[in-house]
Order: sequence, then C-alpha cells, then structure tokens
Amino acid sequence: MIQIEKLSKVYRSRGREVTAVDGVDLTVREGEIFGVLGRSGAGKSTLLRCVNLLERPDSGRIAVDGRDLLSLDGRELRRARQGIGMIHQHFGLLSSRTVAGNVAFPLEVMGVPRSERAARVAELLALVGLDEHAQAHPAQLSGGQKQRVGIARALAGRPKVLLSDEATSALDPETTASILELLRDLNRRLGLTVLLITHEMEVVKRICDSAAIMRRGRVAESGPLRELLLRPGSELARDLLPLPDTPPHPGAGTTVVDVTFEGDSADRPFVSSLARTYSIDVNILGGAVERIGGTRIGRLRIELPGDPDVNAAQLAHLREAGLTVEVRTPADTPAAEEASLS
Ligand SMILES: Nc1ncnc2c1ncn2[C@@H]1O[C@H](COP(=O)(O)OP(=O)(O)OP(=O)(O)O)[C@@H](O)[C@H]1O
Repeated sequence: MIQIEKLSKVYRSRGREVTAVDGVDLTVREGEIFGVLGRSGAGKSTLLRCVNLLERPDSGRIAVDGRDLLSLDGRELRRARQGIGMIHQHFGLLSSRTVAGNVAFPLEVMGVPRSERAARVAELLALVGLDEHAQAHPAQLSGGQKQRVGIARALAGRPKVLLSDEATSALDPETTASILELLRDLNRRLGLTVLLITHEMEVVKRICDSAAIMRRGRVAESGPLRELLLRPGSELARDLLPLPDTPPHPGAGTTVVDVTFEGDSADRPFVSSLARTYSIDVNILGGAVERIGGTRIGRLRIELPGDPDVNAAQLAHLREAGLTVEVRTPADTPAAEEASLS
C-alpha cells in the first residue's frame, strides 16, 4: 500500500546540512498497522511527512496505493492526499469550532454539499464514539476525546491510509490504550492501513503488525513483528523483551545463551529437556515474555556449564527444537545494548 524507495531528505539552513532521512526503503502492506520506532531526532517525523508530501524529499520514490506521488501535478496530488489521513500528537483542532464543525471542516474543503455533510459528520462521530459530544468545543474535551475528533476528521475523506504522528504521546497510559484500541478497531473494520511513528515500545507491542527501527535517518531493521522478534540479533527483541545484563562478560567455563521462543513456555519445556538429555545444570539468569499479535513470544537467558565449544551439541539441541539461539560473547556489553535505539 505504501512503498518508499531510497528516500532522502536533507534540511539546509544557515549553511548547515542535516540529513534527516537517509536512503530509506520501507514497504507497508495493505491493511496492516506499521510502526516506525526511534528516538528523538531519528528522522521519524520527516519520513512520515514525506509520505503525504507535507515535506518534499530530495530524492527517492513514494507510492501510495500504486500512485507515484512525486510524479503527480497539483490537482492530482490534492486528490491523492484525500486518500491519506493524518493525526497529530497535539490534535490540531480549531478551538473556535465545535466537534462537529472540526469534523465538517475537511468535508467543506473537499466541496461536499452541505446537505450531505451533517450525515457524514454524524457517521464519523459515531465511528469514534463521540456522537454525544457533537456540539462541544475542544476546550471542553479530554485529551483522549480530542484525539478521537482528530481521528474522525482524518477519516472524513474515506482514506485508505492513516498516518499517525505520535498520536498517543500526549496521553496518559489508560487513554493511550483506548486510542490504540480504536485505531486497531478502525484498521479491522475499515481495512485502513496505518503508518504510525512513535518512541513508545508499548504502542508497537499493542497494535503493530510490522515495525521498523530508525536510527540517524536510516532503517536499522524492519519487517513483520513476529519475524523481527525471532531474528537473531534483533534490536526490537532486545528492547521489547529485555533481559538483565547479568553477566555482561560470561565468565570462563560457562556459556551464556539467549533463547527466543514462541508459544507457551509450558508447551516447550526446553530447559528441562536440555538438562535431562545432557545431565547438566541449566541456570536461568532472566527472562521476559509478552503477548504479541495473539502469540506469546519470550526470551530466556540461560547459563550452561562449560565453554561454548564444549556445548556445541547442547546448542544444536536447542536450535533443532526451533528456538532462536544466540550465544553471548564479551562484545555483548551493556554499552553495546544501550546503542540499540539511539
Ligand atoms: N525544518 C527543519 N529544519 C532543519 N532541521 C530539521 C527540520 N526538521 C527536522 N530537522 C532535523 O532533522 C532530524 C530529524 O528530525 P525528525 O523530527 O524527523 O526526527 P524524529 O525522529 O521525528 O524526532 P522527534 O520525535 O523529536 O520529532 C533532526 O536532527 C532534526 O533536528
């Protein structure tokens, strides 16, 4: 649904150049929720704003629903933008207008006749659960309600794509959860493709089907969430399923292994199977389990007696059980892990 190829954007001001987006390739499939994660300054906002050409990239290609946006003329681009809604961290509502007036605004701009507008506004407000607040003004609403107005307004042109710029960053955890639930619900009911940017792991964990990690203008890794988490060396797994940093340097005579597994750990008694098969003591150093997209994915850090070279059979045993197995080396220091989202 969204294809981004070799996209670059450089800001130039007062003789200084900042490469905000640096050769990004990204594919967002139709009907999925795709999260771009990264720290402040990573280039997320710039990337998102390039997708509806609020920001014009220096080079690269952006296709939305099969249309190459950079090749469109003014009128065609305006039409294409109707198919791309956007919501913002600070909602961007017009304080002088009522809730209904805010949602009607894009319909007026699109030239929807007055006779049709009221019904469409009512439909949109019902969709986001705000039908009873149509005549309220933004100042009378909570943050969550304001974002619901923002969502209703973004959906006015029946877009296929919704861009979300840190839509829950200004909200408390409970309200965040309800807005994320609404986005998931709209995604399913309307077949809406959602591209969101966030610095909150919680957002990715709760609703994203796929994700990318951005760092210094580049995509460090991207793909379906489940695949990413099971991929050896995954930064996302490191952040989403953190393990304690004990021990940063595996001591001589032991092997420290991070094992990533899917499904209930009870269904996969790999620790006891390993201990039984090789008559060894397996020490569990830490673990994390999360429910992601309906499946449980977990990571466990375990310690086996003996150096890695004497544990070849034991490691093969784990791999044969379909587990992702990563042997910790002295290079895996906390400092190396700290770099993950920077
Ligand atoms: N209009 C601008 N002019 C000059 N530099 C800019 C402009 N907008 C962004 N930048 C710079 O581009 C880089 C990427 O910024 P961007 O806002 O895209 O990152 P971000 O990941 O969205 O971070 P944040 O969450 O803080 O907005 C930063 O170094 C930023 O200072």
